[in-house]
Amino acid sequence: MVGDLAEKTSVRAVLEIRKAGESEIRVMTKSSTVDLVTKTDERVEKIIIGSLIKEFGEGTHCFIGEESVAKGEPCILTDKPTWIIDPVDGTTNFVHGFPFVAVSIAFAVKKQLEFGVVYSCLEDKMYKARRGKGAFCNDEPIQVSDVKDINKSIIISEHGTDRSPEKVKKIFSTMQKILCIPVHGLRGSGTAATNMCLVATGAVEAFFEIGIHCWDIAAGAVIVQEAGGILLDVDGGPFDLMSRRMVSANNDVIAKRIIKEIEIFPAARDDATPEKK
Ligand SMILES: Nc1ncnc2c1ncn2[C@@H]1O[C@H](CO)[C@@H](O)[C@H]1OP(=O)(O)O
Ligand SMILES: [Mg+2]
Repeated sequence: MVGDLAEKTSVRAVLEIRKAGESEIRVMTKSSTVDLVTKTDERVEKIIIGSLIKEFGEGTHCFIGEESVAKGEPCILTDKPTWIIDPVDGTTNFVHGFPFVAVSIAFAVKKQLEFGVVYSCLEDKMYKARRGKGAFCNDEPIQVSDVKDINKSIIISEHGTDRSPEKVKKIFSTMQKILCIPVHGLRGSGTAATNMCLVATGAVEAFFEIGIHCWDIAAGAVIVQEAGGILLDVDGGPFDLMSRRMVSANNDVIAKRIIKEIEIFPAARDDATPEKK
């Protein structure tokens, strides 16, 4: 029921994004000149949250949405049933017409992710997974790759929106080290949600990033795990959805090899108090 609703809601969101993509896109900025947001992000998030509230009634479920948090709503994951939403993941791609843009909707209860839908709008691929029930792309089961040899892998990472020279240096130093292991290639689609689905389908072996937010990866986290993959913190510890850092991989051999090369830099937790952000 929750899953059907998430799917139905993602379809509505995708139609809205496609329609908006055909007309002129008004771009605004958030934390910096490269952190973009559009009226579509805001409208689609309202549509998604509005249709979920209509279904479940006001006050029964919590919502963590990228644009609501940007406007000051809290970003705390509690035990209550909670929807974690990125209305347009890959906003920069959307603005530029780079063809990877996804809607990401996840559902958690007691802080455990139960369900995730990532709808890659322009490829027309709906990825979905429910805890314990497998992962699917357009209703076909998907599985991570079985590669264990890092030299035969493709790895995804992104450089994010923070352009402070020290951080950029660490990000590119990590990428350089991984490239020179050597791996078959480095990639990045510009959307974390889609990157995780590429791990889940076996197109790449791993995706890691520091700086992502819970709404970028919540749905993808269920999809990767249900496709047989694993999630870890960038220091090799357990994955923490609110920590803004993650390695998703097909298996722990690949994950641990990548982790050896990651130069960690600080990112304030999603659930940090405002003074700590
Ligand atoms: N500060 C940040 N640093 C790194 N990645 C970020 C980020 N904020 C958002 N992202 C997300 O990470 C991917 C690219 O790095 C995108 O999925 C982007 O989501 P967005 O398009 O919804 O903002
Ligand atoms: Mg996002």
